[in-house]
Order: sequence, then C-alpha cells, then structure tokens
Amino acid sequence: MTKLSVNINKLATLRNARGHNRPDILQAARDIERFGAEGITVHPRPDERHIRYQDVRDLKAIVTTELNVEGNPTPDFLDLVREVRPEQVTLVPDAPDAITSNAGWDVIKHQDYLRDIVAELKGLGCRVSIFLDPDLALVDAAATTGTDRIELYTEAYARQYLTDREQGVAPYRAAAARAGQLGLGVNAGHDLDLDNLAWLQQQLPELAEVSIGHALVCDAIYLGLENTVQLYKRQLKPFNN
Ligand SMILES: CC(=O)[C@@H](O)[C@H](O)COP(=O)(O)O
Ligand SMILES: NCC(=O)COP(=O)(O)O
Repeated sequence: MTKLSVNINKLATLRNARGHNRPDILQAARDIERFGAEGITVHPRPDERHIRYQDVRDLKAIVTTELNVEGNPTPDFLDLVREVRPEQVTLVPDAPDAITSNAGWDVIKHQDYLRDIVAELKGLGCRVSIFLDPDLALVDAAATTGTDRIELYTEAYARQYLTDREQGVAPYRAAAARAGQLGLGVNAGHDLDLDNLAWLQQQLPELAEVSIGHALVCDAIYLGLENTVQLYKRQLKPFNN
C-alpha cells in the first residue's frame, strides 16, 4: 500500500502573497486529511518563503495522520524538529537559495554526518528518510547511516517519463529493490503528477509513500482540492490492497 502525503508548501506561498491568513493552511491540512490523504508534508526553507517554522509547530498540533517535515538539517531546522518531533523527518541537502530541491544527498561523502543526525532524530522518536538519487551505491551507503527509509528524488523520472517511461523508471526500480533487500523503506517525491504517478507505483512494489505538492496544488486550481486529492489516490489505488 502506498500512502499519499500532500505537500502544502504552495498553499503557504499563496497565503504569504498577501500577509493575511488566506488560505488557512491549518484548515487546508485538516481538509486534505478528510479528503483521504494519509499524510501532510512541509518543507520549511530558511527564508520561510512558504512554510514558516511556526506553521510546523501549529501543524503538529492538528495533523491526525502523519506530519513529514523535510529540510536540510541546519542548526535551526534541527532545533525545530527537536521541538516538534514530527512522525517523519526527510533530510534534503538543499542550498538556502535553491528555487526547489535540486539534488539528493551524496551519502557516501556525508555518511558520518548523516549517521549522527539519523541517530539523534530516531532517538526523538521520528522516522527518518534520506532524499537521494536512484543509485545503488547511494542506497548501500544510506543503509549504513541507520536511516529507516530513503526518498527517491523523482525529478529525472518525471522528465524521462515523457519520452521513455520504461527507461525512466529502470534505475528507480533497481534502487527500490536494493533498498528493500537492505531493509529500508522506500518513499518517492518531486515532480510527481497525475500522469506519471501510476506507472511509478506499478513498477516499485516497495513504494511506501509518495509526497506530492506542486502539481497537486496546480491541479486543484482547476479540479478542486477534494476532487484532486481523490484523483491522486485513485492513481495509487489499483495497487493498494
Ligand atoms: C524534497 C523535495 O522533493 C521537494 O520537492 C520539496 O519538498 C518541494 O519544495 P518546494 O515546494 O520548496 O519546491
Ligand atoms: N518530497 C517531495 C515533495 O514533498 C513534493 O515535491 P513536489 O510535488 O512539490 O515536486
């Protein structure tokens, strides 16, 4: 069964455009859960251009499914997750000025650094996931950090899906299978949408969770939030038991 965690960053972008509280992202998170999502994802960035640190605190108090907090483990980010203790922390090596996440971890280079952070976060009771490219050597290195899961960075898959979906998914299938053999859970995210989601899930039996934000919020402009959440869930449904 693959869970859908909805990333609400872009709802916060819209709210911040006016400085008031419309849309109310706490109400949106409640509604998204009511519409069927199994998790809420946020990725507070150091400039707080969308999700603010206070949003993460407020979300933790009202989310009834799972709160997944993504980010680069800077001192400020680590202080936040120490305080909030979300159900899942996804470690992403994004530069402060990155428009969006644009790389996975070089887990081989940062193995010791990640091992310490993973141990601390697990000690807080958080499930930990490491964002990485679908590369077998990286999956092997991730297993040595003690992480619970990996999140496969799907931008390359989404791009290649348009021209050759078989070739696009092949490295992800191999990486997910290796992760499964090593006892790691498998998440995926970035640029997933209503077109490319079902194929990814069909090809990755290990897929535990997808986090989807940008395309889902764009679709909701046309289709409505409730309908959109259900359409995404339906993409996952044929392979959910
Ligand atoms: C980790 C990842 O894949 C990102 O897609 C992300 O969390 C989205 O962040 P932005 O909404 O800031 O682009
Ligand atoms: N971890 C990926 C995520 O949360 C959402 O990415 P995107 O759908 O906004 O590209």
